[in-house]
Amino acid sequence: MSKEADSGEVVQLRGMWASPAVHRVAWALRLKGVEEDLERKSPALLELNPITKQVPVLVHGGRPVVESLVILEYIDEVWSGAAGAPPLLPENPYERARARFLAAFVEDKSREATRKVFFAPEKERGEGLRSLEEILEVLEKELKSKEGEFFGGRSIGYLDLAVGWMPFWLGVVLEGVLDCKVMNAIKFPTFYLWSKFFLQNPPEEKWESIITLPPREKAIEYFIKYRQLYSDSPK
Ligand SMILES: N[C@@H](CCC(=O)N[C@@H](CS)C(=O)NCC(=O)O)C(=O)O
Repeated sequence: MSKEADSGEVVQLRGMWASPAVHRVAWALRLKGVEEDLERKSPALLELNPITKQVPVLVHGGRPVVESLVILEYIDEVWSGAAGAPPLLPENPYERARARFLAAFVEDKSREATRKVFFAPEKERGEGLRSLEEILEVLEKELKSKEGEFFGGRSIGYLDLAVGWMPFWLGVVLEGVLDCKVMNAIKFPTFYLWSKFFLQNPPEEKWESIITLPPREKAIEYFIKYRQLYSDSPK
């Protein structure tokens, strides 16, 4: 454990249960064996994150860290030797740059495309769906070039955590809410296999307590309401 973890500085994760960006951070903390106090209601969110006003916010020793991908890097640096966990980012600078680039690329492009599909009438979903397929194509190729079953090689790394929301949340918002399928085992076999490993990781004990997910039906209900609420002014 790092000094910070030993010194007992409180780690709090401000978030909400349905948010993929919040789960991404919770997964990273658990991989590092860091105990967090998941604070669901966040009355002080504006004070903690006055710039984007979004969750997740990681509060470590009273200081807020924002933006989930930035938080992953912070966790990796602060708890570098924690719980015997391997580093999240690759050690090789080139590989590190590539993981950062792909995480940022997928994050930007997939958020926009998912939103487009989610709020569009059925006949106008084509463009967004094509963008999502292009992203899955990029990830499929990247995984094929790897030695192990993960983007991080033999263990889960930064890029796995960055794109780890896709199997569950695309399933919920596109299949569950819209009845529209994107994750395709025939078109993207390597990515499909990766998603099974990521969510279930069979050889690893207690995996379900690390890569936790909200209940699927509850999430579908939440996003149906979300869609009704924001369909006039998508967030
Ligand atoms: N880029 C941000 C996105 C976070 C984000 O979209 N948070 C959503 C929940 S998933 C949120 O706080 N929404 C409330 C709002 O935008 O007011 C990150 O990765 O941390």
